[in-house]
Amino acid sequence: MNEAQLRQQMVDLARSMFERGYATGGAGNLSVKLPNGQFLATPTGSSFGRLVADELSVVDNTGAHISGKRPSKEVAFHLAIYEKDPECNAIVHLHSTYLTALSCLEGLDYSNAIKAFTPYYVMRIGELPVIPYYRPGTPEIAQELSKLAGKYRAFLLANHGPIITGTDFLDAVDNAEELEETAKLALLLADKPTRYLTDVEVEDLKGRGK
Ligand SMILES: O=C(O)[C@@H](O)C(=O)COP(=O)(O)O
Ligand SMILES: [Zn+2]
Repeated sequence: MNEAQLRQQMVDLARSMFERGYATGGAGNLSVKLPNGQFLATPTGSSFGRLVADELSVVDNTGAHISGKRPSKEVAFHLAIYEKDPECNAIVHLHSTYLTALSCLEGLDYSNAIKAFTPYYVMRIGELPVIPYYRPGTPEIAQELSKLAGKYRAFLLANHGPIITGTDFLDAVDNAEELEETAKLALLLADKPTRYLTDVEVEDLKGRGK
C-alpha cells in the first residue's frame, strides 16, 4: 500500500474500532510503517472516531516530527518496538475495557498475563507479558518494551492497557480484537474451573499461522 492508502486505512480502521467500543475519547494511539521508512501515527489527544487523513502525524525513526499534527506522546514506544521487531509494520495501543481491567489485577503473572485456553489466542498472540506501571509518555515504557520487542506480538501495560503489533495494519487490528475477546473470556472464567490448553497442545498450534 502507498502512503495515501495507509492514511485512509488508519482513518477507516480507527473509526471502526471507535464505533465498536474498542477506543473512547482521546485514549489510545496507532502507528504504521510507511514505504519510505518513516512512520504514520495518530496525533496526540486525537479521537479514533474523528481522525483526518491529511492531519495524521509523520515521524522518522528517531522520533523527529516530519509533518502533520504533533504526534502521540507515546510515539517513542512505538519506535522502540519497530527497531527491535523487523516483522512489525503496525502497532495498536488501546485502553480497551477487558484488557485494561486485566491490567489492573493484583497477582498477574508478569511473564504471561493470559494462560492459553483457546487455539486462536495461541495462533495470533501466544503470550502476553506485562510491563510495570509508568506514567503514560515516560521513557521507561519504551525502555521496557525494547527488551521484549521481537519476542512477543503483544504487551500489557500495568494499570493502563494493551499494545498489539501486526505484520500490517489489518493484522494488528485483528490481533487486537482477538486479544480483547480473550481477556473478556479470561475474566468471565476467572472464578470457574477452567481447562487450559496443555503445553503439547500449545506447541502443536505454534507456527501454524492464523
Ligand atoms: O494513556 C495515555 O494518555 C496514552 O497512553 C494514550 O493512550 C493517549 O496518548 P496520546 O497518543 O498522546 O493521545
Ligand atoms: Zn494509553
